[in-house]
Amino acid sequence: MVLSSGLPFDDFRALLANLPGPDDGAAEAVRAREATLTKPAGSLGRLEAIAEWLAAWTGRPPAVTRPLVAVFAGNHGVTNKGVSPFPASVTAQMVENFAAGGAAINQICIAHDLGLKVFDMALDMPTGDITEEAALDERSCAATMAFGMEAIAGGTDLLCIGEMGIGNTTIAAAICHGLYGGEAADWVGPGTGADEAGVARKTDAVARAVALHGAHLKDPLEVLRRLGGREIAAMAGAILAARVERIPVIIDGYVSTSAAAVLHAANPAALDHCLIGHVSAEPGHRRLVERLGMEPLLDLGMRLGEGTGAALAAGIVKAAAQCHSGMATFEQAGISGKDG
Ligand SMILES: Cc1cc2ncn([C@H]3O[C@H](COP(=O)(O)O)[C@@H](O)[C@H]3O)c2cc1C
Ligand SMILES: O=C(O)c1cccnc1
Repeated sequence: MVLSSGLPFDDFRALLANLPGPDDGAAEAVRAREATLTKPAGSLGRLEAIAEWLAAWTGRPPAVTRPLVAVFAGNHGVTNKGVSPFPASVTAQMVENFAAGGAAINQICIAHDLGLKVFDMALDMPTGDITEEAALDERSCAATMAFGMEAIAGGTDLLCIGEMGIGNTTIAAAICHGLYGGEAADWVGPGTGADEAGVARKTDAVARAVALHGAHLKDPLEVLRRLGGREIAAMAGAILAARVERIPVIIDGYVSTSAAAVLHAANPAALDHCLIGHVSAEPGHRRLVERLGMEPLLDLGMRLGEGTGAALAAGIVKAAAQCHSGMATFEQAGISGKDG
């Protein structure tokens, strides 16, 4: 994307107001073929809906040949407020662990045959502490979104969104509280394992951040730049670019869904090309997916991030495409239909 000479967010506002819709013809072709496959009608349940969704958002028959997990990593100034049991240095250490193949996401990618790319977003430059200032200025936020857009360009036909960033469950909670209101406590949970005092510090940080920025939070992109972070902005950009490039997306847990929620607040149709891979055990996530009106594929008590829930769900999406494209029809297999 070439940035125009206007305000940095102008291009994103224009893009969000003019999102491409689904390919109804491709979806209809899936429904027609589905009815001919060697199984009772509807017996593959949600897999059938997933096959149709893949076609609608790619404009092609369902196929997943280059699935990719993109993990964006960023650091957060709010970690100074004691919001995570782990030190911020763990973000960079985990990025090294990803590169060495030692993380959970590496193993799920091996198990499900998914590509993995990790993007280190200026880890030595934590964003502003959201309880005291905006996380990012408009120019850096827009540039980071543009980076996220470029990161996935042309490289995949199924994008799983992941993140790494110590302190970012506080950031996710602040974004949700900023977008949806309620009480700060509604959106805060233990994250990596905060104890009661840690959860109280997180709740206080979220309440203070939203109070500080409150006058500006009607605009979802302002919520993103003031309360978000680099990995959050990059994930929002990647999800948006995928829509434009006709790449279906699987969102992961609380943190990646908070980035998606910003787009949804700007345009309620913005996540129609996305599935939510799983519902995380972080309590705010269930509340958030309900607000979005979306139905996560899996509920396994996971609360890790890194794209792990999305990557697990990618196995299901791959299977849905394979069933649709590979199964024989009743006619091909010489199997009698329902009425003989
Ligand atoms: C070793 C380790 C690996 C991780 N992988 C993902 N996260 C997850 O935990 C962090 C958010 O939780 P909080 O807000 O409590 O800091 C993020 O980095 C997220 O991706 C991890 C966290 C740790 C400690
Ligand atoms: O659901 C998530 O995304 C999550 C939960 C805990 C820690 N990190 C991420």
